[in-house]
Amino acid sequence: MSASKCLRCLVRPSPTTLPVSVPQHVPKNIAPFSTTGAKAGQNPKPAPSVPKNPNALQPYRSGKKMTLSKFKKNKVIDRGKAPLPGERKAWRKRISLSNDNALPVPWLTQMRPGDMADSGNVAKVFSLPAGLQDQLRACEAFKPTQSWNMFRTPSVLVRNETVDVMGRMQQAAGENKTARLVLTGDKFTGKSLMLLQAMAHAYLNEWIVIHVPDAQELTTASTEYAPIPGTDPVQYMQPNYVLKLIQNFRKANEAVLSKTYTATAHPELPQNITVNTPLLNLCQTAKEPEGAWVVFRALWNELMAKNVPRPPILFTLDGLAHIMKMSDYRSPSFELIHSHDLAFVRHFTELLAGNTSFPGGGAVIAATSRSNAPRVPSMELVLAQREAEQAPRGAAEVPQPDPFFRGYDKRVESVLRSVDVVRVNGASKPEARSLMEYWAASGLLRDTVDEKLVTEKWALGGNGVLGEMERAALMTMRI
Ligand SMILES: Nc1ncnc2c1ncn2[C@@H]1O[C@H](COP(=O)(O)OP(=O)(O)OP(=O)(O)O)[C@@H](O)[C@H]1O
Repeated sequence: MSASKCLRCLVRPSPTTLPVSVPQHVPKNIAPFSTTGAKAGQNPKPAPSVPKNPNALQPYRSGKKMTLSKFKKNKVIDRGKAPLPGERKAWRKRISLSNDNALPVPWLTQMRPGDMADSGNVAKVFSLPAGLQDQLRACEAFKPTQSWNMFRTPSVLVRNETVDVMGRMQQAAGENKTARLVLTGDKFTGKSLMLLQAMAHAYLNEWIVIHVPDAQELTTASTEYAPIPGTDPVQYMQPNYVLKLIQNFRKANEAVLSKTYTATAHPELPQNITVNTPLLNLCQTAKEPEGAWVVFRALWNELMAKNVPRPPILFTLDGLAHIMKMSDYRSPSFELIHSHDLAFVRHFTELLAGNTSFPGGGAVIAATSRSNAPRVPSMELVLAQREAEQAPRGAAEVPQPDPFFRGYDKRVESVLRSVDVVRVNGASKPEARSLMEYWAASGLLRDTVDEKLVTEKWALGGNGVLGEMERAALMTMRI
C-alpha cells in the first residue's frame, strides 16, 4: 500500500493539510537558539496551534478507545450462601427414618429380644422400637443407601440367614466364646442389613456393641495418625477417629456401660478413674483427640478384663476389604503402612483371627461389600476356600491359589484362615412375599400381592436379591 494514503479513510492527504509536527525528541521548555544572554533565559512562546484536520494522517492514535462491551451491563450472579465446611458431607450422609406419607402398618409388631433368633419368625417383618432406633442411629448402623426414608417406621424382615447368625451369636455368648463370622454375598443382598440385625439383637439382649460403619475411613488416609511410642514393629494410632468412635459408643451403649464397672484404677487418664467406676464415666473422659488414644486403650483393657463380670460384646465392621490390604498411610521412610499395623484395626483383626477373645463371650462380625470395595485377591481366595471347606463333604472343590500370581498377602490369609463364612443370598419366595405385603400395606406397592406378582418381582430382582427387588417394585417411589 502507498505510504502517502491515509490508512483509516483512504483519502490522499494534500501537502497543505499535513500537520506541522514538532520532532518528538526536542524537550518543549528548552530555549530556542538566541543571540543575547537576556533572551536565552526566557521561556519560549507556545507554538501557534494548527487546526486539526480529522482526515489528516495522525502520527499517534488519540481519542477514545472502541469498547465492544459498551452497552453490556455487568451481571451480578447470586450464588447464595456457600455451604459451611462439612455441610455437604452431612447432607449426603443424612438419614431419615420415617416418611409421614407412608401408611402405618396395623399388623406390624415391635421386635423383642428373642425374635430374630427364633426360627418360627422366618419370613416375618418386625418394626424396630424407638429406643433401639436411637441406639442404632448413634452407632451409624443405618446407611443412606438403604430405603428407610420410604416407610413410616424402620422395619426388617427376618430371614433364614438372620436366624442362623443370631443363633451363632447366642451360642457363643452362652459358652463364653467369641463367634468369628464374615458375611459375604452378591451386591444388595442385605449384608449390611444383616449387620444391623446383629446389632439390634445385641442391644435388645444387653450386649455391648462396637461398630465400624465404614472401614474405608480407617485406611484411606483421611484421618490423622501418629506412631505409638514403644511399639515394635511400629504401630500407628488414629486419635481423631477413635475419639468419634468412643463418643458414638458411649451414646449407643449408655445403659449397659452405666452398669459395668472398672476393674482397675486409671491414673493415666485426663480425669482420675478409680476402681469400681462405671465405664460410662471412663468414656466421658475422651473429650479431645490428644487424650483419645489413651482413653481407648483403658476402655479396651477394661472390656477385656478377666475375672470380673462382663456382658457379651459384639464388634462389627462393614467393608472388610478395606482393612485387608496396604493402607494409604505412609511411614516416616515414606513406605506404605499395612492396614494391620494401624493399632485400632489390629484390635479387630486379632479378634477375627482368634488370637484374642472377649472374656464374657460375644461375636466379631465383618461384612464384605460389593458396591465400594477394592479387589483383594488374598481375601477372596481365603473366603472361597473357607466356604468350600464348610460345605457338606465333597459338595465343593477347594479353590487353589494361582501359582503365577505374586500378589497374595500372608497377613490377610493368617487372619481369615479360621473364620466362619456366612453367605447372604437372595431371599426365598415366602420371605419376598412377606416383605412385599409390608410394602403394599405401607401404601408403596399399589398392586395386589399374589403369586404372580411375587414371582415376577422375585425374578426381576435376580432371584430374590432384596435391593434389586426394591428397585423393581418401588423405584418410582424413591424420594
Ligand atoms: N432383611 C431385610 N429386611 C428389609 N430390607 C432389606 C433386608 N435385607 C436387605 N434389605 C434391603 O435391601 C437393600 C440392600 O441392602 P444392603 O445395603 O444391606 O446391601 P449390601 O449387601 O450390604 O450391599 P453392598 O454389597 O452394595 O454393600 C437395602 O435397601 C435394604 O433395605
